[in-house]
Amino acid sequence: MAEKKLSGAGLRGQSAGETALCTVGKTGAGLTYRGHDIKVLADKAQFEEVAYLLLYGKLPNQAELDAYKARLKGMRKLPDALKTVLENIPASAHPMDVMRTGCSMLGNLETEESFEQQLDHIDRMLAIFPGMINYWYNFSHNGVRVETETEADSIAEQFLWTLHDKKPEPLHVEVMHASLILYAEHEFNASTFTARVCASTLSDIHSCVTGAIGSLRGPLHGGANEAAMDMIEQWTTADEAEEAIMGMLARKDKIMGFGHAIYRESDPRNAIIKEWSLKLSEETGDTNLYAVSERVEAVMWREKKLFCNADFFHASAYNFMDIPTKLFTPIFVCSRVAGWTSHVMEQRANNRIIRPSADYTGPEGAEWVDIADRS
Ligand SMILES: CC(=O)SCCNC(=O)CCNC(=O)[C@H](O)C(C)(C)COP(=O)(O)OP(=O)(O)OC[C@H]1O[C@@H](n2cnc3c(N)ncnc32)[C@H](O)[C@@H]1OP(=O)(O)O
Ligand SMILES: O=C([O-])CC(=O)C(=O)O
Repeated sequence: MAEKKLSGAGLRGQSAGETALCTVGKTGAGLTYRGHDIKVLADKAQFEEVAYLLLYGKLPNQAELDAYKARLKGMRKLPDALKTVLENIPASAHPMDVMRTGCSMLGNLETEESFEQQLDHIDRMLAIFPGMINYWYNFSHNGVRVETETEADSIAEQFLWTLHDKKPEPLHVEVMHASLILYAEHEFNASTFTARVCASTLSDIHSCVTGAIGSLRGPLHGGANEAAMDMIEQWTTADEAEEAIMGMLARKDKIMGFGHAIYRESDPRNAIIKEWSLKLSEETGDTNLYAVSERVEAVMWREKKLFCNADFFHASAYNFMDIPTKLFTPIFVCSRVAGWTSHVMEQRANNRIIRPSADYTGPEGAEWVDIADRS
């Protein structure tokens, strides 16, 4: 993969620290977690293996994986006080705001008192987040108090099970494992950097994750998967999509799900989720959403040399699994919490408060004017 010229605003191209967790856009694999190629992980691993790799530093053996999954399974119960908070959030709220509030409330109920407890709190967040968002979703939208202590074998299955209140199809669970793995970690992206900045003040783990959720919410970052869905579902044929995209490009609109701050020619996660999207499209008998998505991809490359990032084909893939669009970005949270918290631990292990400088552009020597004399 060619190097992208990285300079200019947005701290682009400047190293803001060291990490042993991830490489993004390096020649060769393009994306690795602790040295493991994302393609291999997405093909062979379960999400829990990847979370363990990031958090505990190595791939688990079978006994370790079994024990880890059992531990997470035992941590799914929502505290009553959290349920009460969730039940008071209206259906009109954005689910990312629900995630933010839910995470923050958890921090009130189960406060991290010492960094020695960090892994317990991290595992708890991994275990509880899927049920937490779906408890709110089902209560606010359907009046149903969904059971979060399910028999689901994994976080992937738990998300779909608590959303639809039934055991999901094995194919969908497989897709969710791959999706959660693809989203788990991405070096110093905006939300992870938020978490690290917060961690650098020696703040608690729930504050770090709550801040990161807020950063991920925006459409230039994690929110792009639902923005992409809102866009592609408007079009019923590939030709219609092409015409609309040409118009958007002429108006210099941003096309959500395309481009990347670091990658230049492709995002290695795209080919993987695109393949799953195709499989799901065939499984569901879809005749337009996948074709529309492929055409948008082709037009964007032809016209602008812009490529799909991780978010674009996630939109159709999630849609094929009957996941409501507004829950797309919360799924990203359920996954990226592994990456964020690995970075928090890394920051804490070798900390100096993150405090860059700014180039001042304001006035010099401003004079005091008494309030009565101000215009
Ligand atoms: C999981 C993730 O978070 S992946 C990112 C998800 N975000 C999106 O999909 C939102 C759409 N994409 C974007 O807004 C951008 O590509 C970002 C935010 C991801 C990266 O931003 P930058 O690093 O500033 O982009 P970059 O420097 O490559 O932009 C180069 C040019 O391409 C344009 N461009 C970049 N992406 C897009 C896009 N999706 N649609 C239209 N034009 C674009 C830029 O406006 C810029 O044009 P200019 O030079 O005339 O100003
Ligand atoms: O790295 C970035 O800037 C955004 C991204 O793709 C991610 O966080 O997965």
